Amino acid sequence: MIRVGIVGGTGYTGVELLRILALHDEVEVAVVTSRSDDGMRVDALYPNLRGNIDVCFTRPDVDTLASCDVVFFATPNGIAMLMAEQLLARNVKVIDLSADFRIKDAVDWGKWYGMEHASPDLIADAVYGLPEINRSQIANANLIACPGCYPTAVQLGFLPLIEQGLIDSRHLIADVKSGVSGAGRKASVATLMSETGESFKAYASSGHRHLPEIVQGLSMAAGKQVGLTFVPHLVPMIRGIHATLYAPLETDVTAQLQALYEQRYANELFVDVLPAGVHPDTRNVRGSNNCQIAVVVPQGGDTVVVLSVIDNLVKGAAGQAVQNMNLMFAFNEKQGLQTMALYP
Ligand SMILES: NC(=O)C1=CN([C@@H]2O[C@H](COP(=O)(O)OP(=O)(O)OC[C@H]3O[C@@H](n4cnc5c(N)ncnc54)[C@H](OP(=O)(O)O)[C@@H]3O)[C@@H](O)[C@H]2O)C=CC1
Ligand SMILES: CC(=O)N[C@@H](CCC(=O)OP(=O)(O)O)C(=O)O
Repeated sequence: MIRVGIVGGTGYTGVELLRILALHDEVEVAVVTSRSDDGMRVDALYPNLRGNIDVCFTRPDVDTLASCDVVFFATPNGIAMLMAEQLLARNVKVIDLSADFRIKDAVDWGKWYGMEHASPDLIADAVYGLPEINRSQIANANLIACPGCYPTAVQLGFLPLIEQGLIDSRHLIADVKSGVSGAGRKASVATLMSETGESFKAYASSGHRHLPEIVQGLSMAAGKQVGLTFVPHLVPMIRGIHATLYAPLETDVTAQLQALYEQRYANELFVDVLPAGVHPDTRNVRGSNNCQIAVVVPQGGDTVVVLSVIDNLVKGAAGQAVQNMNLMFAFNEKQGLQTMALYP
């Protein structure tokens, strides 16, 4: 058994970590932090955890967290970078769900995230926690930068085409929809049901902070700089991301695309290439760590369309973070993650 700490246990990704880790055979959830609910039993705030999580929230404190083997940061951007170095120095592995260590260029990170990076020297040590491209590096890492929710759906969708050089990677388009839990649990007018229900809109169309992260990942896979237009949308559902991806085909490979996707992900436990003609649906991954993908070339044209769905809180955050932990500690990669989507 390893001892696990969670910084930010009251938020949506924090409670999702708790839901997954409560049923994980190899871990004891030892420390869960919250500044606002310090002292309260975790299962009093989240009664769905009763009988499975037996700790109280404590304030985030390096000495308490240092008693753990691994600490997850489920905190807003800018927090993990203040504490990671001290924990790593005390032999605690760190898995950051926020964006602090995702972008390799600290100056670029500062531009997109609106603050100066507090631990720029650590960025090079962080492994980008997308197991489908970095499995062996993750296994040897002490610091993981978990991908963002949009970047997970978009990169998994484009990767097979990019890696094989089948598309004009200067002209990628990602039209992506997210449920409102992507914005976190903190109260805001924009995520009130009366603001989001019965309506649907794009946001950050001139440049969302996930753009540099997706471009960085896809450019590494392509071996050259890719060009991407990324427009996120907020849709009136709680969980789920649906990415509709477009790219110009360089050659007519339509007949081989289904097999290409099936082969690329044949050994991936959490990427499911759907049979030809089936459309992915966010409800079929809700609560699970799966990414479901379909690939199609409409009307035999020269534009390939990829449809990629995940649950933003699971494969887009907490599930992927636990998948990374399983790899880092040589546990079964599926441990704790074998939940199927609820239906309906
Ligand atoms: N929601 C999603 O779908 C996804 C989120 N992420 C990322 O994961 C991280 C967490 O997101 P989410 O769970 O939605 O956020 P929430 O806003 O729901 O929760 C944030 C948590 O962090 C704690 N917190 C806030 N400020 C601090 C601080 N200064 N020091 C320590 N703890 C703090 C809060 O508790 P308290 O204030 O009581 O201490 C709370 O528990 C973010 O970086 C987000 O970008 C990544 C992928 C998907
Ligand atoms: C629907 C919604 O608001 N989504 C969030 C993205 C979520 C996220 O977690 O982004 P980071 O981890 O990079 O902060 C947003 O667009 O800000």
